[in-house]
Amino acid sequence: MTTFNPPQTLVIASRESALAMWQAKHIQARLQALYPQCTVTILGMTTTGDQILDSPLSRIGGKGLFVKELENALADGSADLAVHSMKDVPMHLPEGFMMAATGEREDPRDAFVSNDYDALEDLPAGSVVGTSSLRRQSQLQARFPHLKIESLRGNVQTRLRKLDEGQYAAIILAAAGLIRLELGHRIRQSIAPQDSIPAVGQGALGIEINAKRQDLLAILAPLNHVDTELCVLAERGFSRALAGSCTVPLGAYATKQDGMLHMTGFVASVDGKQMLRETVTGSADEAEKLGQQLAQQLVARGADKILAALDGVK
Ligand SMILES: NCc1[nH]cc(CCC(=O)O)c1CC(=O)O
Repeated sequence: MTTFNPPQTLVIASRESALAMWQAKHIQARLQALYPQCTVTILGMTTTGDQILDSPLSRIGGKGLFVKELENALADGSADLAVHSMKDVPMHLPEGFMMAATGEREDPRDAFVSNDYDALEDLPAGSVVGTSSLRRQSQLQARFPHLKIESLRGNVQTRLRKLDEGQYAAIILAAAGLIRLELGHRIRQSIAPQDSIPAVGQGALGIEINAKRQDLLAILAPLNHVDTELCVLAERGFSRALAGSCTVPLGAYATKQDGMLHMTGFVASVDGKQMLRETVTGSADEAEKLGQQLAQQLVARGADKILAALDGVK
């Protein structure tokens, strides 16, 4: 089978939130099963993104905040790999780091969670919906301009607690996080991807390494889920072409069938009044290019103007 010697130890760097730890433990168990002689441990770390909870991510600088400390551990050798939600991985990794594998995607949808209502459609005018994602906000406001969106940050448990305390009629969060934490029963409605186009990479896990550690590529290869990898490559190609991050209302979702990728992407104003959407289909061999093509289709219709106008309102 394997023609190389796995190392004696592998250290996984992870954020300390329950979801991050679930993901790290999942990868730990997979590695431990693949390499029973190797000792696989988890190094838990708090990131800046976990500490600053009172500002929307779009104000404090976005995704990089959740991965930088983990990258420091990869750089100084205190960890061999870092496990991330792909959604939190910046579009451009800093020099010296690389993604080594993409884990199979969990449910990619956004989830509607409420104690009083079964579905978004049931919310009366003026209801307060909690989300800090501009992507969710713009798509919600486009469909339901009568709802009021208020900021909601914190880890999954914190967000559920804030809902339960009565500050919101409902909240929207990723189905994947709830399912992984065995909180899937809190989902009242899974929102179809065409109604709330997911974040680039939503539901997928990413494994990052120090680029100097090419020895790890073969060791981590069995964790890669090729179909997920290709879909996420296409989605990230789209976001990168639009200079996207979680600080802009955009999203893209790709699926793969018979070697072909089908992808839908959108760019919107925060209030959802301007909303551009396109779909594209093409060979999975050119995943990233397909994402770029989708971005170009949107730019041809004025997406760059929507994005430029955002700088004033964020
Ligand atoms: N932004 C935080 C974050 N990063 C990944 C997930 C969910 C799990 C995933 O998408 O893989 C979440 C929580 C959420 O958006 O509700």
